[in-house]
Amino acid sequence: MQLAGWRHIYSGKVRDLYTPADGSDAHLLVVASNRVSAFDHVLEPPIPGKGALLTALSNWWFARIDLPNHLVDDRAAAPEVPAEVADRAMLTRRLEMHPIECVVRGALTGSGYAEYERTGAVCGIELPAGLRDGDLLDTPIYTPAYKAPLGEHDENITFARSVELVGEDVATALRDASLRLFTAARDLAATRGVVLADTKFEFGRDPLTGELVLADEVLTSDSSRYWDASAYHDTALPRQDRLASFDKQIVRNWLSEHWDRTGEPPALPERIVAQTYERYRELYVRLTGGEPPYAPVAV
Ligand SMILES: CCOC(=O)Cn1cc(-c2ncnc(N)c2C#N)cn1
Repeated sequence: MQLAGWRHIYSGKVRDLYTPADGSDAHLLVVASNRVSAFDHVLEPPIPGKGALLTALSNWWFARIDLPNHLVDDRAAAPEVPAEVADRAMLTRRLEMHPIECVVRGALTGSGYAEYERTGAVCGIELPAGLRDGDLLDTPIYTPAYKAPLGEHDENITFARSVELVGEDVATALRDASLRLFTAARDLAATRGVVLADTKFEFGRDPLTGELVLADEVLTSDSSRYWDASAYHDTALPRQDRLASFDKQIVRNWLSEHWDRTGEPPALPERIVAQTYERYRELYVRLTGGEPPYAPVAV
């Protein structure tokens, strides 16, 4: 997407990165698209309102986190944010990003559970035997990944490896901040009947001040797994309903019934698009207690 005053430099599955077109390098624009991905595929059509809702959720969490973050408050000194993306863009100060995906797990699932099944540990952290997919851990674990080149899968690493990559002081600061932030967010979500199962933070170094800065998106349902607490604790439910990700379960269930996982997935029907937006909206309302900034035309 062309944005006046900005040059597109990278597209992830669901977000796009821009640098100022004038060649200045103090800022970056992170734009959340309405794209939704599942089973490692970007799906069609986009979900109207998703980008704005997740940007608002990220901003809501940033405002409650007592760490410096990359959001730019003083917009006078920065290139203008184009109106067409204003509700789903983050104007940020450019950081020297640490190449570590700071993943914290309060429950064992996904790639963490797969590694546990193979080795009995995750990122070198030995876990008790007999854990099942989705089990809550007694205490959250920090399971970093090395940020692979853009677009490739990240590689789970041990804390010791993260020390080799970024040094003892930064590795320790990343781990301690990530565990502290996860625990606080998990406890807040629990009061809203939501299980925060895991999340991924990214940090960078401010080249001007040298301080550690929280970057990327925070605690959105793209960077985190959120489950409905009442479903999660209803052990009579089948696993896939207990561990249903708040936002993507409708899409995953529909794809499971309409796609054999070969080739490109079929386009989502309008009713699935509308139901999925409603799930994003329900998560936002549950967590924040407010309405999201955008409601697509009801279909
Ligand atoms: C497509 C989106 O990709 C990413 O968000 C990952 N990423 C973040 C940066 C970054 N780089 C310097 N300064 C920043 N403030 C940021 C941020 N956020 C680069 N890639």
